[in-house]
Amino acid sequence: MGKIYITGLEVDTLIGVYDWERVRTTQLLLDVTLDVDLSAAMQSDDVADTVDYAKVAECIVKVGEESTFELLEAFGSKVMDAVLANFSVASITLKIVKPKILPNAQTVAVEMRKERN
Ligand SMILES: Nc1nc2c(c(=O)[nH]1)N=C([C@H](O)[C@@H](O)CO)CN2
Repeated sequence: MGKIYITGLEVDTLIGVYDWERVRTTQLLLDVTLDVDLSAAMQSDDVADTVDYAKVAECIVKVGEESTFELLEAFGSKVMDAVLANFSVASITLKIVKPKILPNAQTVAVEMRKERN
């Protein structure tokens, strides 16, 4: 097993509980950690033998474009389901950062994890 990381992935999505958050998209920053078997690619030097992190990032950005959740938790669940459904990963840990949303904090964030059943 190994890990693949994507950090600070910029994802624009319609998200938020309040009316003022639902009139335009908000930029979220996502940190993604994937548990992946890297052994084949370590031998072959072929991207076809691993999880292509560019394709994972593309998949996550698309989920953001297509969703309209209120809570970071619900959005995160959809992102993790999409990654588990489309890529050969054993588990995913996802941290979602929402910058500049509280007047007295730089960021808020939630972190969650799902494993393949
Ligand atoms: N646990 C959470 N708490 C809150 C969320 C959230 O997504 N998860 N969202 C909000 C509002 O949308 C926030 O962006 C502005 O206060 C509040 N609390």
